[in-house]
Amino acid sequence: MNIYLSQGLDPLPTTILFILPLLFLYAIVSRLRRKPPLPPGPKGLPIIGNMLTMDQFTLTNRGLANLAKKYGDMFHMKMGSVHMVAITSPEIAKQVLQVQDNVFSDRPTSKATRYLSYNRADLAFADYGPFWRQMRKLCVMRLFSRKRAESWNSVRDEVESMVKAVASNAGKPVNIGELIFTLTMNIIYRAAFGSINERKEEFLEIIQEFNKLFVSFNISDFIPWLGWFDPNDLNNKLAKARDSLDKFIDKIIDDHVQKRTKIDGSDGGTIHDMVDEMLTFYGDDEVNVKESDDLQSSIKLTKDNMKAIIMDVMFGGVETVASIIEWALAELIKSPDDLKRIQQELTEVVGLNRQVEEAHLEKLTFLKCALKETLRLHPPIPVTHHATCKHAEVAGYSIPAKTRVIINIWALMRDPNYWDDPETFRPSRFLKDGAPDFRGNNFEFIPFGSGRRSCPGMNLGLYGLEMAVAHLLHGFQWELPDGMKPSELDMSESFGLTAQRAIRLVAIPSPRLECPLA
Ligand code: HEM
Repeated sequence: MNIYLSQGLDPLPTTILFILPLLFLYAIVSRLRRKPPLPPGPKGLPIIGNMLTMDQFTLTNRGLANLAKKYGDMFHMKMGSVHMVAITSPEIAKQVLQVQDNVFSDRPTSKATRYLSYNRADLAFADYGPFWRQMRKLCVMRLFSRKRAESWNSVRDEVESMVKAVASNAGKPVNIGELIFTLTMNIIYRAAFGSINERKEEFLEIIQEFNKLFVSFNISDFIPWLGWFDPNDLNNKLAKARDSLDKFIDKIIDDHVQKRTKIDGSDGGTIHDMVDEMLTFYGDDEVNVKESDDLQSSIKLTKDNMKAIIMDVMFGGVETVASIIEWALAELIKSPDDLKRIQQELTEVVGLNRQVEEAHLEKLTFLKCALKETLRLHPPIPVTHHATCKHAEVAGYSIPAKTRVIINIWALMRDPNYWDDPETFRPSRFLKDGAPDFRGNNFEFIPFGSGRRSCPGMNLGLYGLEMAVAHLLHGFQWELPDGMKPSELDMSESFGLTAQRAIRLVAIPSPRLECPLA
């Protein structure tokens, strides 16, 4: 017999009374535990997501800034099965690069970057973790350190050679863009390999091919089950490119080993360049990295590691510095009053009877302001790419694990909430008390990034930038060719991974100093 009936109870209301609070509790708990929504963004199609609307322009700094106007400072897109989030405001950049940087410090990968970085055997493409930390220490404490005087010497020597080349072309149009690319290529080539040799051209070709392949579109990066589909013969091209690099660097490494052995008869000779430095960590087996501050005992590098790190140095250090030097000269030629003020400062600090030396740089306040303003308007890496290692929540939205996070540093350095008249080149804004600094704590001004993945080559890059611009402005007066007025100078930028000038800067130098330059 039914127990309720036997006790004279009405079964239904009692059951409801018992279950209802439980249901209510469950609803509250599950609501509390439910993940917030994804950030707003353009609606996509099944399987391909937003791929159809993403052309080459959309994923550039300007394309993403346009989308941000419609969808907000943090918006979401989907490329195949890959979540992508783009960030445009300093506040959200701070969340991602500082407050929650333990979650946002991985790097997204692609078939090309995995293959060309020897399966992420480097610093720039490695995920955040113990291996990355030791690579970072190796770069910061050894390869890019101020203590490696040879790298800084190569900046000075190569700037001097460039000044001589300009002086011997006085009165004629000089392609400044090409001149400066040669300068930064020579600086980094010498810092990495010790000397400029006849193989530089071969290396340049390899780098150019890598550059193309890094940005090549590959459908299986977004829809993995289409991995067999290779319409552009990418697999072949990747294998060829890596083979050329293998041949090139194997020979350089062998030459260095031989040279070191010749110098003192043992394998521990003098360290001249980055390859010598890395050879002190060389072990021919597996990559072997333990976490410790004693680098020498905790890192063993393979040849693949060394090759991948050399590519980081080349990609990190050549085009970035060349691009910002060229933009600085273009902005100053276009802004004659600022140029005059810098040259006046150079005359006072350095004098017209000698060239700039390292000790002068600290005193060149207005020149430094102009370089900061150039970094604000033309960051060489306009968007940086991070990835999440697990699910995160930012500004009330969900960011799934393995999301590609694009930080549009170009756009946030033009945010009108932080900058007066943000589109105008105005170096004097950095003279004001409390003007932001680029070391990574003012999120409206982060040309070198911020936090764990920020640029480890910043000091070397800044040294090259300051030395080159100071020498070119102190040594010469500059005029545009064919009677072009400064206001007519084309300032458009190319679309791509780096925000270079679309049209190379060409100008005519005339000597400014009383001492000989050539
Ligand atoms: C004006 C010059 C330079 C600028 C503006 C610049 C800017 C940057 C930026 C924005 C990042 C990415 C930060 C992020 O992902 O959040 C970066 C990373 C990096 N840069 Fe630079 N850079 C410059 C020069 C250099 C130089 C000279 C080198 C090496 C010789 C270098 C090597 C690297 C490397 C290896 C990384 C990857 C770091 C990592 O993933 O942990 N950079 N740089």
